[in-house]
Amino acid sequence: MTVLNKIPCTIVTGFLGAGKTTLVRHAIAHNDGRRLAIIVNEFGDVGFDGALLAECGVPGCDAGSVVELPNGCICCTVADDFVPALNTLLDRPEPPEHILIETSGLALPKPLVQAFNWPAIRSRVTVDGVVAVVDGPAVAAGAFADDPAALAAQRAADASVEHENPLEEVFEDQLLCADLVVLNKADLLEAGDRARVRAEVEAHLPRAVKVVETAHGALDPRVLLGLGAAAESDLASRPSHHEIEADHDHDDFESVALPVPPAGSADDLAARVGRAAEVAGVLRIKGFCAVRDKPMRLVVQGVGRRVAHHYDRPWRPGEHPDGTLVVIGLAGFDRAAVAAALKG
Ligand SMILES: Nc1nc2c(ncn2[C@@H]2O[C@H](COP(=O)(O)OP(=O)(O)OP(=O)(O)O)[C@@H](O)[C@H]2O)c(=O)[nH]1
Repeated sequence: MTVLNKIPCTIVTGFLGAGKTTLVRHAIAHNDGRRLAIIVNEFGDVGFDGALLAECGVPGCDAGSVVELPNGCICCTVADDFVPALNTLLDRPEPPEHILIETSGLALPKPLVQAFNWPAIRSRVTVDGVVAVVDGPAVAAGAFADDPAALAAQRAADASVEHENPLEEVFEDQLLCADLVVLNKADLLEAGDRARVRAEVEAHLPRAVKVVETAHGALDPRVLLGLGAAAESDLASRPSHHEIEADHDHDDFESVALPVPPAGSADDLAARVGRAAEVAGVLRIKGFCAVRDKPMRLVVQGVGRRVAHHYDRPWRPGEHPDGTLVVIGLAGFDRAAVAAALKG
């Protein structure tokens, strides 16, 4: 079959907790009837974002339109996971009109863009745009900044060291590939920090790329979708730290899924998560939990040291009201300390 029109795909990248799922959900809720499909990738092997999207109650956002790819980074499992998932969507009797791909917060977007040149898919899809979601307050707090003094000390000890801050490297790779930058969490940015954060983001951009500010990912889908970048044909203008590594890995980071028994109250649980978030190297805590005598499921979201929670839906008949939190951090973070903090 000759495919005349390629189906546009938008790659949503951005560091852990920047607001990718929030942006995708907003786009689905405000999409003008276009048939969308969503591919969601998680770093850990417990799916959370996919469940959150599939059950968010927004029309068009259901299990049928959300494909979850947990267990690793999409950029490393392109052949095994991503291409087959994409082909399955394209082979549907009514294929999607636009596909949103939410990468894990640690994924490097360029290998994914490169995959669109694979013979198996290149005649059927195109990368409409790479959208990098940036956590404004995290940039303001210097989370991704290189520390030249620390780097010099590390290089003195080990000449092969290129970067002392793996967060900076991932953050930069995501910006280097972007066709649009969404500077999110503007509601949490001090007025005085706005220009500084924007300047820092722009300093990482290799070419003229639009930067838009948002709160809660509230971006008009007409801005988000339809960029027409054909990014897979424009790889040369998207440099990457990992250009020369045929097979990069993510061993600067690791994740663990910890069971959490029902808590006495949501606030008690949030306080425990807050203490776990203070353990050195912890970057992200997220999952579903149970509160005793509450029939509702509690969504827990920790980004850096900020913890939020809300009840999203009743526990279903037969569902065991128990919790699991996924904790992602720098390799070697103290899992026992995190588990102890969560236990209370
Ligand atoms: N105050 C504020 N909170 C936000 C905003 N955007 C997202 N959040 C919150 O930040 C947390 C993380 O948001 P997500 O959308 O799950 O972030 P993500 O990038 O998908 O996270 P990962 O997939 O784990 O990398 C949630 O608690 C969101 O409600 C925003 O603009 N302002």
